[in-house]
Amino acid sequence: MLIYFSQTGNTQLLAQAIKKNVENSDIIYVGFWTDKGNASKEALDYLKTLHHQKIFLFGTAGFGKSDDYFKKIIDKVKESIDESNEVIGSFMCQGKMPETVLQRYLKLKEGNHAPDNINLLIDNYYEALKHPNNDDIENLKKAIA
Ligand SMILES: Cc1cc2nc3c(=O)[nH]c(=O)nc-3n(C[C@H](O)[C@H](O)[C@H](O)COP(=O)(O)O)c2cc1C
Repeated sequence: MLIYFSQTGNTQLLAQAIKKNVENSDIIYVGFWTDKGNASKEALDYLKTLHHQKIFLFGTAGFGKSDDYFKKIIDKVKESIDESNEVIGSFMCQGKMPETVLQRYLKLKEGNHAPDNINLLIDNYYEALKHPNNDDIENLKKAIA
C-alpha cells in the first residue's frame, strides 16, 4: 500500500514514480514532506494509527546535502510510530521550496539582522529547486528494491 502527504508536489512526484513498483506489497509505503524538522502533522497522525505493520518511510525536505540531517528527520518521525510496527527502510531527498522562501531570505540579507549563514541558505534554496530529480527517483527505487 502506498500513501503520501504532499503539499507542493515533491513527495507526490516520488510516490508516482514508485506506484507500479509497490503494487500488491504488504509493506505500507508512507511519503511525507518535512515540516519543522519532522513529518507534516497529517503524516504523523496517519502513522500513529498503524499497528503491526511493515513500514517504509520516504520523504522530501527543503534542506539537504547531509545524511545526518535526513537521519535526524527519520528518527523524529519514528517517534510517532508504535513499536508494534517495523520500519523496514527509509529514504529522503531534497525538494524544492516555494519562491516566497527565497524572497524572505533576500529581505533578510538586505536587513540588519541577516543570519551568518544567509548565503548558504540562498545557495541551498537554488540547490533544492533541482529536486526531486531523476537521480533521487532512481535512488528511491533502489532503496525499495
Ligand atoms: C510550512 C513549511 C515548513 C517547512 N519546514 C521544513 C523543515 O523544517 N525542514 C526542511 O528541510 N524543509 C522544510 N520545508 C520544506 C519542505 O519540506 C520541502 O519543500 C518539501 O519537499 C515539500 O514537499 P511537498 O512538495 O511534497 O509538499 C518546509 C516547507 C513548508 C511549506
